[in-house]
Amino acid sequence: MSYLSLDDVSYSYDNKNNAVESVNLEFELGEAVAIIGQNGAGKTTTVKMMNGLIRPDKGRVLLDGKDTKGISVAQLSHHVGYVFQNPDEQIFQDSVEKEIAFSLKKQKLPQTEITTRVKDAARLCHLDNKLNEHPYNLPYSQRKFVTIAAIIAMNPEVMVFDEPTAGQDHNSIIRLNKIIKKLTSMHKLVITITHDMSFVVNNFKRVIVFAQAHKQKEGSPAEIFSDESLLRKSKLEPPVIGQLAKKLGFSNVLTVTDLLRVVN
Ligand SMILES: Nc1ncnc2c1ncn2[C@@H]1O[C@H](COP(=O)(O)OP(=O)(O)OP(=O)(O)O)[C@@H](O)[C@H]1O
Repeated sequence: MSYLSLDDVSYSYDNKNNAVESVNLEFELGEAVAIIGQNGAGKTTTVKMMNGLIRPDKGRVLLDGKDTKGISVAQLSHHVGYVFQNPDEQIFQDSVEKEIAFSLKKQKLPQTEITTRVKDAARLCHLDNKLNEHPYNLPYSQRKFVTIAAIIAMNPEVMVFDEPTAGQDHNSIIRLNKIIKKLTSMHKLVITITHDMSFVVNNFKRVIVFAQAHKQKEGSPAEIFSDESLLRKSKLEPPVIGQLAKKLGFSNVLTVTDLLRVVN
C-alpha cells in the first residue's frame, strides 16, 4: 500500500468545470516526484487536496491507508507540509527565527527541541545568519527559503513545494537540489510543482504531467520528454539542452552530462 494515494479525485471551483478530474496517484516515502504542466492544468488544486486545503468533490485522499476526509487541516499539516507558491501568503512573523519556530511553539514542543529544529532547518536553507532579520527585509528568493525552512522544521513525512524555482538564481536552485536530496535521504516524500524543465531532469526520477484537469502521463524524464504527442498536447518543451541537442542531431539528451556523453 502506498503512503499517499489520490483515488479517483475530482474538484470544481464553480460546480461546472472540473479543475481536476478523475485523477489517480500513488506516492511512497523516500521519493522525489515532479508535477509539471501548463498554467491552469490542475497541479496546485491537486496538491492542495493532499493536505486538506481543498477537499475532493469526488474520490478519496488516503494517507498511510487512512481516508483524510475526517482529518482537520491542522492535524494533516503534521504529516503533509505545503510550501505555497507565493511566500508572502505564508509569512506573518516579524523575524525569520519566529517564523520557523511558529508551528513548533504551537505544538508546545520543548524549547531545546525547538532551538535544534530551527537551527537545523535554517542551516539547510542557508538562513543561519538571517535568523534575527525581519523576513520582509530579505529578497523574495530568501523569503521562499524561510517558508521552506518553516515546513522542514515541522518534520512532516510529506513535503509539497509549489513552484520553488520561481524567482530563484542559479545558486538557489543548487541549494534546492541539495535540500531535496537531503529530505529524500531522510525518507521524506517530496512532491514539487515546477515549470523549470532543467530542474526536473536534474532532480527527479519520476515526473507527472497534467493538462486540462487530467493526469496525462507519469514516467521517467526520458519517457516524458521523448513522448512528442504528450508534449504537444500538454504544451510542454524539453529542457533547453535537449532542444539544442535535437537540433544538433542527438536524441535522448536531457542534461549537460548526457550531451557531454554523446559529443565525446
Ligand atoms: N480559487 C480559484 N477559484 C476559481 N478557479 C480557480 C481557483 N484556483 C484555480 N482555479 C482554476 O482551476 C483550474 C486549475 O488551476 P490550478 O491552479 O490548479 O492549475 P495549475 O496547474 O496549478 O496552474 P499554475 O501553474 O498557474 O499554478 C484553472 O482553470 C484555474 O483557473
